[in-house]
Amino acid sequence: MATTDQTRAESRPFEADVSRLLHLMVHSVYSERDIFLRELVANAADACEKLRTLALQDHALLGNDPDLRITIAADPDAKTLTVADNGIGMNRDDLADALGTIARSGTRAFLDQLGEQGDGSRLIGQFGVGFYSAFMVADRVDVVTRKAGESAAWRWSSDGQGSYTIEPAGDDAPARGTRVVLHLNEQSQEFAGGAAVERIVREHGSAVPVPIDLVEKPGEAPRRIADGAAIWAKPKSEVSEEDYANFYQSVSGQFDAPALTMHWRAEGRHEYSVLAFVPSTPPLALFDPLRKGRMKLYVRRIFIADDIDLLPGWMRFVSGVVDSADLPLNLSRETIQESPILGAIRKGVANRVMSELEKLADKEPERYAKVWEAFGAVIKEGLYEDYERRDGLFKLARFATSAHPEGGRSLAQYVTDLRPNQTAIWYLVGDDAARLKASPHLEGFRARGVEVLLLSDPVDAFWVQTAVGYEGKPFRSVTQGAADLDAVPLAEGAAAPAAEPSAPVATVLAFMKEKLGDAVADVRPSTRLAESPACLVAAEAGPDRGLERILAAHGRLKEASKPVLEINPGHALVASLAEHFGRGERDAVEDAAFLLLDQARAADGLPPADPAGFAARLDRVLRKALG
Ligand SMILES: Nc1ncnc2c1ncn2[C@@H]1O[C@H](COP(=O)(O)OP(=O)(O)OP(=O)(O)O)[C@@H](O)[C@H]1O
Repeated sequence: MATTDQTRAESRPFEADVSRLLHLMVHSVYSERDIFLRELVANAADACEKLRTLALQDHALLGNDPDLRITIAADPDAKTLTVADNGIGMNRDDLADALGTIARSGTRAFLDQLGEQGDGSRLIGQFGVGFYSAFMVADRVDVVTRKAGESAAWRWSSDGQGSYTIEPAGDDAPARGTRVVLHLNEQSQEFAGGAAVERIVREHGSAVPVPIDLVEKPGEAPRRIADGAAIWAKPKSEVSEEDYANFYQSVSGQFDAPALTMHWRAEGRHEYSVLAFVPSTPPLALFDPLRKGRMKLYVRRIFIADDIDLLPGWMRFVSGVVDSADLPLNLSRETIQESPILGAIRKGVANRVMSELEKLADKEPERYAKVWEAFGAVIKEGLYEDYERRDGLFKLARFATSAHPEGGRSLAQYVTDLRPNQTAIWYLVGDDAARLKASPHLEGFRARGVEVLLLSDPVDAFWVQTAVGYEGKPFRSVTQGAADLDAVPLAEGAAAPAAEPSAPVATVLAFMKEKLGDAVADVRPSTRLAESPACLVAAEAGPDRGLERILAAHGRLKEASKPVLEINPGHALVASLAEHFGRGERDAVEDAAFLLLDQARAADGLPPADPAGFAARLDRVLRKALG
């Protein structure tokens, strides 16, 4: 580890991930090279905001230069572009930590994706390997910096080829803050001109809360090209769609347009402004449990933190800013987290986001459908975790069902279309949407016109277990216990399922149960099947089978409970088995019993329980059938 009293120049290798990233940056062609400037401006703005926050405790840090700003200077002759700030700056250790490593979760996965994609500009912006994107346009980058309150200044320099140097900086170092000098490569000379810089700042950087000055040529006076006014503090009427879109891109790191923009000011007991967005495409690593939220907390325009939980976990796709007028500025992060004011803000913001989503669902169902498509799987986590908002979430949820496999059904629609005597909301859980649609479990429900929710997101198996019901109707799994469908009248044209099994069928079922032994809890006649001969269900008190499989996949299930094999007593195959059994062909019926069990497992997406036994039985049956 370097220490600040080292004064000699030192060359160090980049961490392996950084080298790999730089290699990709230098050797791939990225269409959106402009983002390098957005990233450098964002870093400079962060540095200014960090200093502004520290200066609240220690005003001396601002010295005689209290106006925080970013200065971008072009030099067409020297072919350089410089981004400077008078923010917090870095000392030697900071430099080595910040500009030699990538301290972010998911880096490896990101690099793999980046390597596979022809054009990874969008990924880069989202992942926030910000600084390193400078090497898309520069063949050497110098960072000269002095930390606020310290006397030493440092120069970091690299050509992006595997190592960097750090040495004490000369007299030209900034009095405070950081200067990043890009020595532009052959293909990037346009960025040494003021026009290109101004265009990019307008497109990507105009919303940063620090003013930006441009120096077009050495010796020219700086000209202000962005005012640094906080967009969220402006009245709605003064903000254009374009401003919103730019700001959205800068807070979310995304390149799409927001699907929903929410801008309001809360007054009353607590005063705060919120500008928040729902993206139109899912952000990278949405399901990464370590993913940082994208909501920034400000107090009276001063940046406080971007990693405080301002929204419930299931709203983690929302990005934006909350600016409180009431939180004291001098609180530590821990005290802020626990402050009752923040508690009230959290609740207010989450409720408002929720009601905005409800409004969109009501008024503009097509736009809402897109939001659901992108984030439904995350929103459903709320059904499990966010008990307080569960009723509202039931209004937001949309489902694929047996009657509407294309999706988009609300629970309100489901209960409006309940069949006579239908007392439950039926569902089928699994991990594969296509298989759910084709499941034999649905046959008896179809015959009676009963709609079944098809739940194929991992979180589904969890919330259905804890949800009491919707409008007085409990949720019930079609794979659990005996489906009491008898009271629901048959749909028009549907054949009546076999009533009681005949005596020979009952006898063969008893034989099958004896032979299947430990593999099943029971073998019994079914009323839920129409076309298929058999299916597996959970015993009456047993857990849902889909849930069991998901728990097993996460290593959270010690022992699976035994399933019940349900047999369709009206099926021709079953009738024929009864006949063969009557003729004493016990071995053939035993083979059939095991094959039916494996067939039912296959319909649930499971492999045969005993592959060798399965192969031997299938072989015997095929030989016999083929003579
Ligand atoms: N102008 C600057 N002033 C002070 N520190 C800086 C500056 N630029 C970069 N840094 C430091 O370098 C680190 C790495 O920057 P980089 O842009 O690669 O990622 P990041 O800013 O941390 O991530 P994100 O882009 O997601 O916010 C920053 O966290 C910061 O500590």
